[in-house]
Amino acid sequence: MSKFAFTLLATDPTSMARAGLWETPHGTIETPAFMPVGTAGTVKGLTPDQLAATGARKILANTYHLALRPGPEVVADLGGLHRFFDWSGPILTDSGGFQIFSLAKLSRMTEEGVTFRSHLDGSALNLTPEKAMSIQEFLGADVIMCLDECPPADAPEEHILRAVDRTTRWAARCREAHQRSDQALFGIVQGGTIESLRIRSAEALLPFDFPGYAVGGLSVGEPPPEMYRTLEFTTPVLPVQKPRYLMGVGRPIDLIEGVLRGIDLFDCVMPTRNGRNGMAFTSTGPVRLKNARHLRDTGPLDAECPCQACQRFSRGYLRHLFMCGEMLGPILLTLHNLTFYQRLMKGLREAILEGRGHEFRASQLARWG
Ligand SMILES: Nc1nc2cc3nc(NCCc4ccc(C(=O)O)cc4)[nH]c3cc2c(=O)[nH]1
Ligand SMILES: [Zn+2]
Repeated sequence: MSKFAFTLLATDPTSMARAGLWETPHGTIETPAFMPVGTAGTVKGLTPDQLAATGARKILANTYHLALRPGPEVVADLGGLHRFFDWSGPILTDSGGFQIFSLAKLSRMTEEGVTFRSHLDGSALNLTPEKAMSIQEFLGADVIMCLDECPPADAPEEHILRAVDRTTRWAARCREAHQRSDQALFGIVQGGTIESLRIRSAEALLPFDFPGYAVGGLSVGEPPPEMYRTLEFTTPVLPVQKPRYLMGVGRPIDLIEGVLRGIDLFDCVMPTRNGRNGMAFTSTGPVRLKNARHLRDTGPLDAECPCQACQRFSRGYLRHLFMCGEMLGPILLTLHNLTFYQRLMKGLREAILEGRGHEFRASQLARWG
């Protein structure tokens, strides 16, 4: 019996949406699921108990950040990521390639790997597929990602084709180098928003029989309708009975549109980063708490939300915290936004189990205005 068995419970007759159960060595995940981002080993501002209270079960950490600081061997000596975070649920690590291009300086890519300078101290480093596997094995996440090449959204087709084929060659090297049988290694499909290249990438990765597949190369600046269109011709090429993970996505509407197009797993910094900046997602649409209209607002941030920010405090108080730069503001809004995202995924799962995926989409859009 595989350590990572994925069981489909229902497929929505009105869309490509699926509801499932995904077993991992650190517990079973109900899909579709949203993974909060804990880049450097913490979901910023929250204790593990607060994070669990949002409904999150699985979290994402970043190889790039942890490899630079404190280093993979240190995390291993401290007991591995689950002990380090004190998180008993599943953890996924991204392989680092994407973060190098978005954060590091002077990054250069060759067939061997990526050389770059640390954004912390400028030291020269290089990341190869083999090193990305070794680092992620030291870190000890349940799900790890191949090292891939994610081109910018506006890259010419020739560049995207080269990135697809290099991603495939690197996937082979990752598959070869990966040792730990208690970790699931996911392949990452590239191809921009070009149907022939997406199919080329997905079909080249199928023979590796990865336990799950990620759709990379999106949420890099392309218009949302282009992302949705790309999913429509990409997910059907991926195995029905394996989890599909859309990287770096997204806004609440993107989660709904992604689920309706066959995606099971998501991660995004949006709920946590926007929360820290005073922007809340609510049942009736986004709320910018620093707006003067909330000065004397005695009501809850979101009347339908069970989280501490909504149950215990007024909008006026939350706004006050942000106006004073008090650390409790970002903490409470991070709690709220992650609770909102988890409740949205729960509602989606229930709608799929009842065969009303499109109706759920219409009802949410009507309320968000
Ligand atoms: N290995 C790998 N990792 C990826 C991570 C990604 N993350 C994104 N998008 C994140 C976009 C993003 C960035 C910032 C904010 C915010 O500040 O709110 C929101 C979304 N696209 C991504 C694509 C890849 C990819 O192909 N390969
Ligand atoms: Zn709330």
